[in-house]
Amino acid sequence: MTGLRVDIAVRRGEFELDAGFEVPAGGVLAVLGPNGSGKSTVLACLAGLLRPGRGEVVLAGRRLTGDGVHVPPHRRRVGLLAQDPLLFPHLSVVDNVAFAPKAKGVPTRQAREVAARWLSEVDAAGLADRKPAQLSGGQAQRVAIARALAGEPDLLLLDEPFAALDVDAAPAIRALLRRILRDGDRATVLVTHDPLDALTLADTVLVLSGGDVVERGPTKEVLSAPRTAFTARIAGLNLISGTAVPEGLRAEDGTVIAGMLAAETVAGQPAVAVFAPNAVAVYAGRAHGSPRNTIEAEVSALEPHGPVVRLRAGAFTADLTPAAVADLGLEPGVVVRLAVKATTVAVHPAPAAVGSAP
Ligand SMILES: Nc1ncnc2c1ncn2[C@@H]1O[C@H](COP(=O)(O)OP(=O)(O)OP(=O)(O)O)[C@@H](O)[C@H]1O
Repeated sequence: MTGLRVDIAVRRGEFELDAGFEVPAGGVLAVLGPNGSGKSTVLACLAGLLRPGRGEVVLAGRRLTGDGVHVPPHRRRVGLLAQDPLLFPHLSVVDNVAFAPKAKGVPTRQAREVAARWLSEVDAAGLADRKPAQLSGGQAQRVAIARALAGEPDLLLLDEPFAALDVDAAPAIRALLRRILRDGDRATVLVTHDPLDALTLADTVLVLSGGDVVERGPTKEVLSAPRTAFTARIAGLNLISGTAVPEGLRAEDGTVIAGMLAAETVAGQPAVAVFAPNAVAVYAGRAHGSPRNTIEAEVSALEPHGPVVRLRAGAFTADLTPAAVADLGLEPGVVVRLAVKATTVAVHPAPAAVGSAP
């Protein structure tokens, strides 16, 4: 079989992880979960840094763990991209990237050619002769991506790849990964706290809680119909699926939601419009005509949410101040208009759904 098959149990002190999943070749699985739920433990088992007490890890038909086998990290054909780029400070950028093919025995000159190819793939060809200290955070992360891929891994592990980047650098790296992760037969496992990463990069998600798998399935399904409090919280986003159009998204019911098309969103292709509850303005009463980006819905619930009140109406959530709830006389059953500014709506390509793991 190609791709990755995992069924492992591991104990760390009081903590026990028990997880099974598959990632097909070319597929991307996002692993989500609260702090201490076992995400890093999963990555450590896949990377070969931790030996599970029971179970197996099979990658591209090779048994890495199980039946008395435990292949060491450097022979697994697994690439790791951590939060921090972790480049070798004394090596130039091109030699950092050439390190992986050289470690596999490729002669220096050819390894540099492979490195140059990957640097241009990540739009960093111009940085080849620099030292890591001369790179910005975003540039260093591009180089780290090239280095992780230059070893031609069968499995790429991404550990919160945007966490250490500033907000300006993250979108470009996200777009780069979107482009690169689909190529080839490599399987990818992404650990993230950010539902947007899962929505834009992963076909399927796995949610861990206390070492157990509590949800799994196609990303959009899991995040749009959360079954656990954690998933509901991380998915505390409004999400409308439909088809990308030049001005935003045409929802399945035909309504057009004006929004900002994220990089690589192609009109006519399946897409999702995502916006936060605090980007929604709520007005009492029914709409007159059909004003732009206004949706009419009946309030189904009002719940305290930190300092604000989270209103649920139809498929949407909005955050209001308690004073606004009182002013507008909001209560379950009341019909309201929800308006969302086009500049706060991000339209992303919908990840292609692959079948859920067993
Ligand atoms: N070396 C260790 N020895 C004993 N227990 C450990 C060790 N490393 C982690 N643990 C425990 O294993 C559990 C899972 O930790 P893990 O780091 O996998 O969680 P995580 O989901 O990655 O968390 P975070 O989001 O905070 O990184 C935690 O209860 C943690 O305390």
